[in-house]
Amino acid sequence: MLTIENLNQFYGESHTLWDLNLHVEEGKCTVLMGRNGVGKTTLLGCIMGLLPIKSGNAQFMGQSLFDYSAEKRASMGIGYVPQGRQIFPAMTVEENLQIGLSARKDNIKKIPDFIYELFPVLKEMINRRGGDLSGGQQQQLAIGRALVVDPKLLILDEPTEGIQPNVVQEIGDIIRKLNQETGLTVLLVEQKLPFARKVADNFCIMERGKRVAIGNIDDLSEDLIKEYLTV
Ligand SMILES: Nc1ncnc2c1ncn2[C@@H]1O[C@H](COP(=O)(O)OP(=O)(O)OP(=O)(O)O)[C@@H](O)[C@H]1O
Repeated sequence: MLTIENLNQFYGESHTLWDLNLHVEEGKCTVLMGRNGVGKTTLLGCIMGLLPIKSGNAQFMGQSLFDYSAEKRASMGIGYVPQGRQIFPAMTVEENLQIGLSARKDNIKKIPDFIYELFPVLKEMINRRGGDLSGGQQQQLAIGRALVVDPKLLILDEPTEGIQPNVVQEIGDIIRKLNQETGLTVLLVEQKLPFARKVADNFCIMERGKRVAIGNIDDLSEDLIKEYLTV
């Protein structure tokens, strides 16, 4: 579904992503792992068109992704839940969700019912300000906003960061459900190993801007964990 080849990215003089390759298989959940600062968020920023790249190719559903603007990439069917959620605190839950609607190709102005079925708490809090929600509720709002576009690929950057354990479990269940029951392809950055093992089919590990290991999540060995993931 998404294939990235030989991606190079710089922040000024600083070479951050090095000839990076990534393959996200259709219908699967792929987890991108690696210690802090290895370039995971930067890679997602390049995929979403939020960061300029130096060189590389990306194919998304048969189209050359890097030729399109960030807005166009969203409407091509990529939903993005950024690190830190980035919801609008002064806007209501409903207004936050409506922002996602602007990227839809079909001009639908109503928030699809399945969003509220998936996240009943958003329905309960529809008129509350985003800033009044708990961290877990804000995360659900950020995922809901990304789903409003009806994406084919959902990208999440550390969805469990700073969230209470019971809500982490709930978010894991929702990602798994979306992936397995609706066939939504998922790419997620995650540091928590148990969570990654629970939701993902495949892993990709990065180290200093390079891809160092890929495989089936069941084959994520203690050696790899020790070498690339433990702090
Ligand atoms: N806007 C920026 N300008 C300059 N350097 C940056 C910028 N953003 C990130 N970096 C640097 O690029 C490298 C990769 O950062 P990135 O945030 O992509 O890593 P990460 O793997 O997502 O880390 P984390 O798990 O902490 O989010 C780091 O060395 C970081 O300091």
